[in-house]
Formats: sequence, C-alpha cells, structure tokens
Amino acid sequence: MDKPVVIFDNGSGYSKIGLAGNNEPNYIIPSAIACREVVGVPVSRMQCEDLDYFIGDEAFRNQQTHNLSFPVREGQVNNWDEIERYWQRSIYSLMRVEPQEHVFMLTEPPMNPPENREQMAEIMFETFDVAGLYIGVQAVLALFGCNSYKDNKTLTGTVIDSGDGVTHIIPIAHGYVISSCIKHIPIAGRDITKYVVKALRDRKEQIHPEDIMDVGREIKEKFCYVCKTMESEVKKFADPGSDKFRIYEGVGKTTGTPLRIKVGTERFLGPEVFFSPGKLTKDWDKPLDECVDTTIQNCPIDLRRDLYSNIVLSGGTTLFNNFNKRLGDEMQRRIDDRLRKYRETSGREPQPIKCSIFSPPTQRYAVWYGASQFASSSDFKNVVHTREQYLEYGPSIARRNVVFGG
Ligand SMILES: Nc1ncnc2c1ncn2[C@@H]1O[C@H](COP(=O)(O)OP(=O)(O)OP(=O)(O)O)[C@@H](O)[C@H]1O
Repeated sequence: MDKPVVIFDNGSGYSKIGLAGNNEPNYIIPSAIACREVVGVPVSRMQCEDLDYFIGDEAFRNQQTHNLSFPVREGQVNNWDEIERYWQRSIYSLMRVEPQEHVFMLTEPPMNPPENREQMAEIMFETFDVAGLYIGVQAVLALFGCNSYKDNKTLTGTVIDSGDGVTHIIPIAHGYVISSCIKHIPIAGRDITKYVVKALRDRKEQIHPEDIMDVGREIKEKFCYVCKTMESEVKKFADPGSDKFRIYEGVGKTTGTPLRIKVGTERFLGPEVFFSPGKLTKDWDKPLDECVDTTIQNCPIDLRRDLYSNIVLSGGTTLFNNFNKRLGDEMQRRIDDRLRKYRETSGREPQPIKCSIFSPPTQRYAVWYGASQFASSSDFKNVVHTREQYLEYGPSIARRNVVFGG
C-alpha cells in the first residue's frame, strides 16, 4: 500500500490518468477506443489479450481500420468490455504499473447506480487484482481539491461540472451531495463544438468531413469566449474588418490538408448557448444562471448562503474566457432582484447575499486534482476497499459510496 495511488478519471470525452501526489495528471487523452473485429467473432466475445485495439489519440489515428467507440456516455460507463480494455492499456502501457501493488481510485458522476460501482469493483479486483479501490464522486473531489487554494476550507458548495458530454450542477453540504437537488443540463462541450462545425459547414469552408470535428473543437478551445451580452457583441462583428475576427491556421489531422479559416460570430455564439439557450438550441431553454439559482433555492434554507458563496467551476467547458464573470454577474442580478422584491413586499430589509464563483487553477482537471489531493491525505486509508475485504464480501463492498470529510 506504500506505492502511489493510481487515479483514473474517465470522462465522456477525455480521461485524466496519473499518480496521486502529482499536481496534474500524467495523461489527458480521449476516452476513445478503436477495436478491430475479427470476422465472425463479435468484439464482446473476444478476450482482451486477443484483441487488436488502441486507446486515446491512437484510437482516432486507427479509425479507418478499426471500430471507434466511446465507453463513457454522459459521464457514465456504457460499455464494460470496452472500459476494461481501456483500463488495461492505461495500466500496462501508459502507467506501466503492477496493479497488485497499487490502490486505484476511480471517479463517478453523481447518481451513478450502485450496480455500476459493483461492476467497477469486480473488474478492478478480479481482472486486475488491484491492492485496493476507492470510487469517488467527481463533484466532491473537485470541491475537496479547491481547499488547497483556500484558507477557509470547506466541503460545502455548489459544483458546476461541465465536460464534453454533460453538465451537472451539484450542491454539496459537508461532503454529502444533496442528490434530490442535482440539476442535469444536456448541453456541454461537444454541443458547442457541433455549433462551431455547423457554422463552418454553413459557410462552406473547405474542410474534409473526417477533419471537421477536430477543427471545430480546436477553434472552440482557442477562440471562443463568453460575451457580456449577445446583442452588443453581434454589432462588433458587423464590420468585416473588425479586429474581433480571428484566423485559424492548422493542418487536417486525418488528411494532412493545410487549413486557413476566418473565425467570426461563432466565437461567442457557441458558448452563448449556456446563457441564451432558447435562441440557439431546441434541446434546452433555461439559462445556466437560472438553473444554478433554482438548484440552490431548492436546497434547505440554512445552506443556501454557503452554497451561493462557494460556486466552484470544474471541467474543460467552464474554461471559456469570461465564463465565470458572466455567470457571477447574472447570478448576482437574480439574487438582488429577489431580495428587492422581498423588500418591496415585506417592508423588511433582507441580509445581502453574495454570490462568489471560484475558478481553481486546475479547473480543466479539477476532479483529478481533487482525487490526487484526497489520495495523499491521511483520511484516505479509512475509505479504501481492500483486496481482503473484496475477497471476503465480494463486489457489494462498493455498493455504498463512502463519503469523506463529512
Ligand atoms: N480552453 C478550453 N476552452 C473551452 N473548452 C475547452 C477548453 N479545453 C478543453 N475544452 C473542452 O472541454 C471538454 C472536455 O472537458 P473534460 O475533460 O472536463 O470533459 P470529460 O470529463 O471528458 O466529460 P464529462 O465530464 O462530460 O464526462 C471538451 O469538450 C473540450 O473541447
């Protein structure tokens, strides 16, 4: 148990993989796997070791000869054979560790069914024979990680976790997720990439179909931002010579074609889907600030002030420039409006409520960083399921989530 804990945070788009104690993951690679099917034998019936397969960026490079798929959907594992192979490569080829000698930490989204935790335990103990296992709730880990940047350490706050496939708003009190109040928003990074791609297609940019998602994602990550208001921002792009336009220069990854693209209003209209969804998508109509506000208002009254004062951003899709400022301003406006109405109707002066958004320096991999901090803390050994416990009680040891810091 002396060797460092190995942490796998497998998201819908990217997996963050590395050793506890480090400040950043050793690998951030796509959660993609590409398997070659042998004629007549379905992939699901083949043994791991018989399989010719690739993970991460390699999976994309081999997609012409292999079947590309993503074992995690909207934050949850949806293909256990594939995630097992993914873990196998991660253990033996990337981390190059002997799993029998290490405790492993996996992460899970809020509301992960207990059956999924059991399945994770079964694979980890039976296939890999790991020394121990802990499965941590992503949002709680992200909140825990933020404490290393704060004097006022707390496990009460609201985590906004927005990755590639899913956005969650998760209120947490003293380390416990308030499950009944979690909000799921079906908009995340992949939708914004798709928005950028649609703009490129509408303008008939000459990009090969196999390259276009990647180009759209790169443009999004490099040039997109959150504006102050949509109406005023549109005007800034009215003049084709405006300095708001950007030039993307790159090479198509699959085809090797050089690309030069002028990037326009999609720079802010993509991320605007969080704040003006009704105007930009049919899938969702509530602005993010309204969702966060409603989530906190649904929580017990004595917690609300603390939940407003510690809103933590986690995940790649919260990285857009000005995302934190716009969210903070819109939220504060909603809070102040409500207090004003209260004052008008009751005649009493309410205590002001301050909304505070925290963007940790490790925001891109806040969950992984929190896991690394937690695995290095003295509390960790109390929550790990050991191999001995597994052998005695079986997968049911992982059924219940062990909360820490409560
Ligand atoms: N600088 C950036 N600006 C905007 N978006 C970014 C940036 N860097 C990464 N992203 C986006 O963040 C997303 C990946 O984030 P993250 O790794 O947190 O998600 P995930 O864990 O794979 O997904 P999920 O949490 O949905 O399971 C991708 O859509 C990626 O394009």
